[in-house]
Amino acid sequence: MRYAVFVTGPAGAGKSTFCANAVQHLQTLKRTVHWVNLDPAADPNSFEFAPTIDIKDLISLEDVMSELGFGPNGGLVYCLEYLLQNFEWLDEELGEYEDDYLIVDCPGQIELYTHHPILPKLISHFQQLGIRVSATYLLESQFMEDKYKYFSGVLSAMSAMVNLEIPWINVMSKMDLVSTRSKDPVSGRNGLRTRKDISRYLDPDPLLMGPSQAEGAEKPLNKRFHALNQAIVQLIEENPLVSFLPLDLTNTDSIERIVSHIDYTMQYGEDEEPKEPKDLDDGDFPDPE
Ligand SMILES: Nc1nc2c(ncn2[C@@H]2O[C@H](COP(=O)(O)OP(=O)(O)OP(=O)(O)O)[C@@H](O)[C@H]2O)c(=O)[nH]1
Repeated sequence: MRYAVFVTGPAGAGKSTFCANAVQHLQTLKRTVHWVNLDPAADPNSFEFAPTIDIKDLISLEDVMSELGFGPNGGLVYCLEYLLQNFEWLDEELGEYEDDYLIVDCPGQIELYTHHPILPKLISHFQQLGIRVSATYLLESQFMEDKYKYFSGVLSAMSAMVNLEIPWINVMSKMDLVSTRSKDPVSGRNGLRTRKDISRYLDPDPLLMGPSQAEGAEKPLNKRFHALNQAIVQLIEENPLVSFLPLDLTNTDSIERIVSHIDYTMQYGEDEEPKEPKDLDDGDFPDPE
């Protein structure tokens, strides 16, 4: 069985950094793991090590922009559509290994996850190749600094989950930066956030949408804005699809925890049966002295 984790999320969420850390962690677990770069705009100098499979070997955003005159967003869509038309390249790159774990680093354009058909088509191709898939959606902890930005992040995660319809986890990345933040936007308190403050963001508390102490609870909201907030609160309450696992790369237990959640969503290793002695080749045993 082969496995592929699509690492998704907005630009700068920490996807490539997470991929590099996940690859290193899986290597320490002695898994055969490959990093697949699907971002045709990725700067090779920013990679900690070279990806095994790189869309830039097929097509790069730079070439599309200079040769076809596309802008960055149109060019990115063109590159990914080109990939869809050249699955034979991808199939050859993916090879036919049996126990591989692919970490697929996706581009940061949010529209790819929320409504574009490109990623669902690509994922469906992986599934047709017999690869078990899941997705990880990263939102950076900076989103917790502004509650409206945070809820737009929650809604985009929800929309991506609905668009892709595959096993999924959400991750709040860059948690190492949280303790250095000076102010909680909800309580208005200065100083470090408490664990309770943070947990309201990891498991979205719809009440965060209400006016904060800092704003003054008595401050009247614009009526239409208030109605929209209420509708969003209701949507999140009635569809509690999104919760976030915290990722702090300064803590090795944190990446281990995320990887074990990904394993769980893909049921990693469930089909592998323990080898009976009769199944082992002679070569599996050391020669008797
Ligand atoms: N403090 C901190 N910085 C991080 C972490 N992860 C990534 N960064 C930084 O955030 C920036 C963006 O990280 P990337 O891994 O390139 O993010 P990305 O989501 O792949 O970015 P795009 O490919 O542009 O969408 C870089 O400067 C990283 O060094 C983290 O866990 N903690």
